[in-house]
Amino acid sequence: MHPAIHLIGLPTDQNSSFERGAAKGPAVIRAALWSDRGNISCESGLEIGRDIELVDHGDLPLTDHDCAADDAMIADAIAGIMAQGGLPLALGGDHAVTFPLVAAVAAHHGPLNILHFDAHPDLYEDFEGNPRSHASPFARILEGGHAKRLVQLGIRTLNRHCREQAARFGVKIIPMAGFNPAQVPVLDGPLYISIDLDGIDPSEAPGVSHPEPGGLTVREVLAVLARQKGPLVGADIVELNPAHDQNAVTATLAAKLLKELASFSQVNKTDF
Ligand SMILES: NC(=[NH2+])NCCC[C@H](N)C(=O)O
Ligand SMILES: [Mn+2]
Ligand SMILES: [Mn+2]
Repeated sequence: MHPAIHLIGLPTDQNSSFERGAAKGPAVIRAALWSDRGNISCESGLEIGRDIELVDHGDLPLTDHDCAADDAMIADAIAGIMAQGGLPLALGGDHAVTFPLVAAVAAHHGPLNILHFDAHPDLYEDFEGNPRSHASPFARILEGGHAKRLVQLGIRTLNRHCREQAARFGVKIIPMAGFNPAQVPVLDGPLYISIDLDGIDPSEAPGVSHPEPGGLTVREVLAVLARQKGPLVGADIVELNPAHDQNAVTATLAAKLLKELASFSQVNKTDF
């Protein structure tokens, strides 16, 4: 039996650096998902609702100023989804949400294989004095023992500190120079996928707070996803900033990735 996809919105950008705006992401991603401009089919031909069960929990009533309280609320919500045998698919919000998300999924499945798409490694010990910064979630995840393996791709802003952090934690970073989807390891389960939309090139994903030229194409992201073995036990799509979007193309991309993650979780995957 394939798991139902449990959608949950996390409208928070309290841990964003440089600028806020990602808290508005969940609402516009849902609007794009159900817009008549498109339809609800995946590239596999599966359709959300007809072939793939989708349970939408709406947005969590996060405080967006009390990080500890919000982390606890996220942990409780994910534990509830896991208890039902569901597959949590979270909509950010900034990337700080991935720490409590991964910790809650790992509490159920044990340490995870994580595939992380991003322009940024998000491995800072702390950023601007904030250890829960959206630039630090993977340092917290690795310190907490929640990952068996972390593979990062799309990374193109790696500074000395984050290179040292990656070496410290044994993170595999696939270089963007000469990138080919076949270079990305095939991960088995329990697999968690985290997509920061700024990992995709700004020409295809302008609606982000930290656009970085020279990113992944959408087609490359889908090619990497198709190669993965799984099973998928959780995922998130984060860092959409609607203030910078153009014709809702980034929101539409987030909705497309939501559908393709849902499809991936159902197609020829062993139960988890
Ligand atoms: N995950 C992020 N968006 N990090 C924000 C970038 C932090 C800092 N400006 C850098 O380029 O390293
Ligand atoms: Mn990023
Ligand atoms: Mn990120």
